[in-house]
Amino acid sequence: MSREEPTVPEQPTPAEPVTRDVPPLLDVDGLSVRQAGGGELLHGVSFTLAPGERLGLIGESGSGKSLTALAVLGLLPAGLSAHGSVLLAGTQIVGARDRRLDRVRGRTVSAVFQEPLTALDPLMRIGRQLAGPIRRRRGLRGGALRAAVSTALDEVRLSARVAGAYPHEISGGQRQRAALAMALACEPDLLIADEPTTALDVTVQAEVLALLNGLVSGRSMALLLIGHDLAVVAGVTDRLAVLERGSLVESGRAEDIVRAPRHPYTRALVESAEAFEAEFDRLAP
Ligand SMILES: Nc1ncnc2c1ncn2[C@@H]1O[C@H](COP(=O)(O)OP(=O)(O)OP(=O)(O)O)[C@@H](O)[C@H]1O
Repeated sequence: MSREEPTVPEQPTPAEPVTRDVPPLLDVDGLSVRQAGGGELLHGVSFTLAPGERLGLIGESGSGKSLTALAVLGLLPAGLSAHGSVLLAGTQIVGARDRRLDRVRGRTVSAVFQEPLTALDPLMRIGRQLAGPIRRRRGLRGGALRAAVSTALDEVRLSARVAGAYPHEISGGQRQRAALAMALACEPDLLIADEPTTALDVTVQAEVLALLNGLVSGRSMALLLIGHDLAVVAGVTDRLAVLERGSLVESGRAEDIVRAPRHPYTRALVESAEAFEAEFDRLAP
């Protein structure tokens, strides 16, 4: 939804961020993503995120959630270009060169993705991988660095033994915890989590999500949580933004959207989440 031209005219102004008097940490304004051939995949998306706020970005597969995240990180794949404005802690990401992006990534913002192996080096033990960002961010060495690695593992409920393991030697849930520890080791102001639990077993999903929730709120870190499951995302976020085929169709307080969705697409997402819950209750012993 562009600020000049709301897609849903009857909709009231979307809920304001929780914190009104501080500038947004992330200000996405009229963000479009285009293919080299000219086709547009994301159409003028706008939203803001205040420091410490949690925003859920939801929508079906292919609605543009990951492209939004990648554009915010300045990580769009070759052949795709971003247009509009993405201000992250005052730095313009659209059109920025790598040097400027390097200053922002891993300091202001870091990310976890659906597949933790993308973030982990298969040839390096977990402890060494974790030590890299901690050393860079906090300047620790030797025993102090080893202690900080242990603490970082402990925070994501991994035993110190995991430090000596290679990524293929631990489970998918443990790998996602390790990837989360790496993202948090940078002490970013904003964590972007793109479907962080989708590839995990249902029971492990709940554990990792609860962990993510606790760690983000404990650090007053802002969170952009991307997912297709409205019930899951709404449970962890203050506000929701709903994407449909590359356009933002609704945004507001998570509880308001779940209770009274305005846009037909959002209504369908809420109804399908409710139908799933009802089926789950019916099947549960
Ligand atoms: N590199 C690319 N080149 C061309 N089209 C792309 C590229 N990456 C994504 N797309 C297209 O852009 C649209 C949005 O993709 P995106 O990955 O953002 O969706 P998504 O909402 O994250 O979906 P999912 O939940 O399946 O990850 C889709 O139609 C997808 O096919």
